[in-house]
Amino acid sequence: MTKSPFNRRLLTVVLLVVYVMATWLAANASLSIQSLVLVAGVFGILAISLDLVAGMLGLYSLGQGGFFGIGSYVTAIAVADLNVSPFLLLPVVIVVSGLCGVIIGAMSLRVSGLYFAITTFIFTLVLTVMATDMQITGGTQGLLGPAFPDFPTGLAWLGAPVAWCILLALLAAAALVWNIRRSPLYPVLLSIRDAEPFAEAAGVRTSAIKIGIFGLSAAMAGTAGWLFSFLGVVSPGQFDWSVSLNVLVMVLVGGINTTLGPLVGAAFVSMFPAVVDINPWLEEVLYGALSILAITVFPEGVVGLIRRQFGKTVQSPVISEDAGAVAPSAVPPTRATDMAGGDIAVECRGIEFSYAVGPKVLRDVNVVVRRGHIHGLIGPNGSGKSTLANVIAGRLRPVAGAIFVKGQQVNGVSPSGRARLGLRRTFQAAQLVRELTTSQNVSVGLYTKIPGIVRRAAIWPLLPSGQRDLGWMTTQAVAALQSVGATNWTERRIGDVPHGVEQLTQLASVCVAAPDIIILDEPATGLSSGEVDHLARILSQLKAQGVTMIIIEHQTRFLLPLCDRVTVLNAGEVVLTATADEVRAHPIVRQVYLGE
Ligand SMILES: Nc1ncnc2c1ncn2[C@@H]1O[C@H](COP(=O)(O)OP(=O)(O)OP(=O)(O)O)[C@@H](O)[C@H]1O
Repeated sequence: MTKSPFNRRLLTVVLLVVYVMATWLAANASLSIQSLVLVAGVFGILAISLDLVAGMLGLYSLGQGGFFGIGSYVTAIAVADLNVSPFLLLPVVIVVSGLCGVIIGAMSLRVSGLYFAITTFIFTLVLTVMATDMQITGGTQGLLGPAFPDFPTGLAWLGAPVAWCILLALLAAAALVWNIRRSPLYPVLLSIRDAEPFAEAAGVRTSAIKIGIFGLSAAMAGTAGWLFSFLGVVSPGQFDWSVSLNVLVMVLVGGINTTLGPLVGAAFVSMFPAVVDINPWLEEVLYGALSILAITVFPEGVVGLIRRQFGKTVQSPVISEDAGAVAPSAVPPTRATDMAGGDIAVECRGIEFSYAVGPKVLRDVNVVVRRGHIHGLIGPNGSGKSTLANVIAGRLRPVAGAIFVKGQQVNGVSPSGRARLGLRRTFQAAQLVRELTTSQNVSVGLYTKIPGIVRRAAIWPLLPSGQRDLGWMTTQAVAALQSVGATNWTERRIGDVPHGVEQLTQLASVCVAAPDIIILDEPATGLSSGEVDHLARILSQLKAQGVTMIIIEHQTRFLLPLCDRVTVLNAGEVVLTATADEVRAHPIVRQVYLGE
């Protein structure tokens, strides 16, 4: 495993001591230093809120400035006009900004990448224009923010209460993301970011999680706005698009997808103008040059760079050439319970499918897969095998026909819903998270087995049940990897393992959930002959445990001996469904597919 060189406990204690001292100093410092530290603190929360979605989900939001503005204005207006206590207002601000995040997220998450960034950018732009034009927001001049309530007289020695409040909120925000990183939700979020089909196939409701996390990020940005309103004037210039962009620079400079990186970036960006006291034009040029340099030369940011410098290099385990050619000890216990739907595990009735562009890819496809069988799917390139697998797994919707899984019509059921029914799959091109270890990837397959992963993530390390569940998941993931023969690779990152181990990791991530039905799309592609034999043994063991399998494969010498039934597809049509011997003997198959 890539172990941190730091003693984590010691680091936590040191950071806490530094934190309390810094807070006390800030709360008792001169007004200019105080305002510098507090603005950096508020922007630290904002940067953490962006890193939550950009670092863990790959959603580069330019809407953080907008949510920040909502928090600031709601507080400034409500305290001034309605004379509401700021503390009573805080939950309102969290709910309002969080709801705005959920709405914007639900709308803009239909698109991704650049389009997502532009949609959220437009949201911030519209809010800035509205705040500039409306009377209630004070136009371009803005509004004077409320004063922060004083400490009781006995606690006056602590200094400025707003300083304690801001730095406490910063600590809470950092603790929240730290906890998420130590929960089983973290690999799930990274799998949504890097391999969404893999996450869906593991039963993760990816859209709901993305919208929920975006709402949480917006609520954090709104809270930063609430705090910011106590620091002086609230005006449109303080949350326009350039603020969103600056927050992104903070995250990138400090280190994306790290807990401390956004804080380091926020301190750098907020304090730079005060520390580098030169001609403003030169200062802008220097700031821009330093930011570009940092992002291009050290794309992992300051914290990532420090980690790389002090990180321990992991030695490759010494293994034989045939990475997977280790006899499987025991394939993880599969469910193989009585299935609804009687003897039939999967049925395709009259399936028709065509992509948005092009002719029909599947034509009146009828396939019946019996319970406990290995059902092969063969055919020449482009005959529609992967398309049919995607239709059965729910990634593609047929234009006509019906799919039944364990007797239940599943046409309207999402891929994650089908996974929850006990149907799991692997992909032709492995869909895994390269920066996670093999066992972390496999643990994503256990998502549906542990209740409340999302709900408990923010406080996971504090919960005794959290530690217990995490321990169980790790044990199961390692056992699943061992059972497929990838024992030597349990702590290696996917980016560092050979292709054969990737295939075994995919298989382990499926087996670990003890499914009833598995679809394997070209599992033997790229494997050495030893690994192919090893794979055949694993699949035979799974069959012995009652698991139904649909296997797409070009290597008929590997596939046919395993199969109970084989369907031959050609140009989107079923040519024949028969036993392996009948398929081998069929004249068309012999001529076209077996090359005889
Ligand atoms: N996303 C897509 N958009 C449009 N056409 C597609 C898309 N994916 C596949 N096709 C087309 O659909 C047909 C069936 O493709 P599919 O990948 O299902 O075949 P296959 O039998 O799995 O092929 P292979 O053995 O090479 O993987 C092909 O003509 C292919 O070009």
